[in-house]
Amino acid sequence: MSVTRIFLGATVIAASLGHADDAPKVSPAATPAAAGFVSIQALVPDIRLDIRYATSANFVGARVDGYEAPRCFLLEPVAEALQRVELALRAEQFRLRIFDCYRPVRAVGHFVRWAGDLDDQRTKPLFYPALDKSKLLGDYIAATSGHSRGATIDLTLMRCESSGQCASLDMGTEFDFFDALANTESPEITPRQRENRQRLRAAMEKEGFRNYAMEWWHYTFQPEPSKDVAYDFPVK
Ligand SMILES: C[C@@H](N)C(=O)N[C@H](C)C(=O)O
Ligand SMILES: [Zn+2]
Repeated sequence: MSVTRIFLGATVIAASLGHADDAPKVSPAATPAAAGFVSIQALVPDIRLDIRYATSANFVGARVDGYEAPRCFLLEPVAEALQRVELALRAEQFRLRIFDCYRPVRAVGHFVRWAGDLDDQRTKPLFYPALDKSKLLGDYIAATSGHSRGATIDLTLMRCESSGQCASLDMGTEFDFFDALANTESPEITPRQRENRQRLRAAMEKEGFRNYAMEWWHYTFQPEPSKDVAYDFPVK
């Protein structure tokens, strides 16, 4: 079933997230199929997934609400574009390593609650050593995230040997390191790290993904197929 037909058939309800004038409509779809999403593994069974929010190895320090399994769902045309990126990279001995895809609205709510709890500083040394926690919401963690609209992905690149062994490229920071060093064009990174970020950006742009300048790992497919509707079905 096409995404357009699903939207026409779906009733959408307003959610009170973010600012009143940009509150997203949240689809009542309860499953990926009902929302027009597919698992990237249906298109590329052996793609490398490292879905951090389904584990406690993330900036919250706990499994995030709405992530019941380490899976990657995207709107179908977005997943197809990502499949093309992966296949082109494989021809050059590179592969993607995916950290996050569709993010349920309830997961974003968990991030917002965590960001507001300034007493909890447990993950500061690893994820935001130089930033005050009160500054994370906005530039580094969105209160209304594009991830919930099914066209945004967090990912990096790996270089692979003919043996099949792959190693992540040095991007200058780890995923979700909230710091100016993570800004894609940071002047503080080495030439090799810049080259690695550019390689990822070139591969993604070729298939219609645009980088978010604050975070080298964050890409959104353009034009967004579901620009005005967010989703909240669980990842499982
Ligand atoms: C939290 C981080 N991985 C991310 O995706 N940040 C952007 C700004 C977002 O939350 O949409
Ligand atoms: Zn992201």
